Amino acid sequence: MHEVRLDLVGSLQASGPEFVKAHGTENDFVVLPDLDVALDLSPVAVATLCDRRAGLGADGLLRVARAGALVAAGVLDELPAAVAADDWFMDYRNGDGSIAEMCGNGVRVFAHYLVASGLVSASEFTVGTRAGARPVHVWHADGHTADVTVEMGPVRLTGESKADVAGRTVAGVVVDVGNPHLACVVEGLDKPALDALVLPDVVAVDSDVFPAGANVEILTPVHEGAVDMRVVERGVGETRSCGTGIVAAAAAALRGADGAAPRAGALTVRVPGGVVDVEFSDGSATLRGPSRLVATGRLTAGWTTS
Ligand SMILES: N[C@@H](CCC[C@H](N)C(=O)O)C(=O)O
Repeated sequence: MHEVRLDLVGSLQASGPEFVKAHGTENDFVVLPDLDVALDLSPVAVATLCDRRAGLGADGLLRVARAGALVAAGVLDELPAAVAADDWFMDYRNGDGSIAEMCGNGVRVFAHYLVASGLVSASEFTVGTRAGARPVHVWHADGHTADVTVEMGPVRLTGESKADVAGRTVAGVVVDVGNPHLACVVEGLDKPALDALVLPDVVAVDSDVFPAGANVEILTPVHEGAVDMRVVERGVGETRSCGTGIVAAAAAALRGADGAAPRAGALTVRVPGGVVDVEFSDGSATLRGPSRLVATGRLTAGWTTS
């Protein structure tokens, strides 16, 4: 009995990497600092860690490393547009282990982690993503909360498409925010009706329009400068918030008569996990909202298996 206990203590001491559990408007993430890019983030390992029963549970995973180190380790083929080798890079993975180009809530949480951990001491800096560089402004950050604005870059509205959601066919706008979205403004939909929708884990989208799949947002029309939105994320299922989806939804809700993204304008987007503000200027968007660091800990040495 005594020896078994000693073995257990020994094996916990030789345990695996540090993690932080965090969320942005309840879109939750496991943050894994991996400055030497030593971790093998296989899809199975990521999916296991993000599983809400077999793992820590999260919508996605954010590996923290410098962009140059990820290129040297072969995780990235090359530096994405406007990303410097020295920039901190958000290596984002969806909860099913797939890789996505961008995550708007993730960038806020990532910036918060960098400041709270002391890796960055400035309030303005650039976060690298697979969709390119995303400048951030950290208005406030402590060990638990932060308020962060992310420059989300150009938002492109490239057409229209449809999907079957909750027993009806909904029409939406095809939006590129670095990752693909179908943003559906449903005429006559109010918050109680939105809340009552039974959304599936996966929404089938037109594969000719979205060869790599899409995130699907369902939202009310604009009322008093705000909309209510729910989202089914590619590679995750329904989440309580999605930053890129919020920007896509705002672009669809505010689009001009020419069908293009708004050149200027602002919108508050309410999601099940909170409230986020979007502003358009010159066809590019900013996203401002909260981040919360919830817990820190260590994975066990066998964390990559269920
Ligand atoms: N939750 C994210 C989006 C994450 C990526 C998405 N599921 C995809 O596959 O494109 C956000 O806050 O933007």
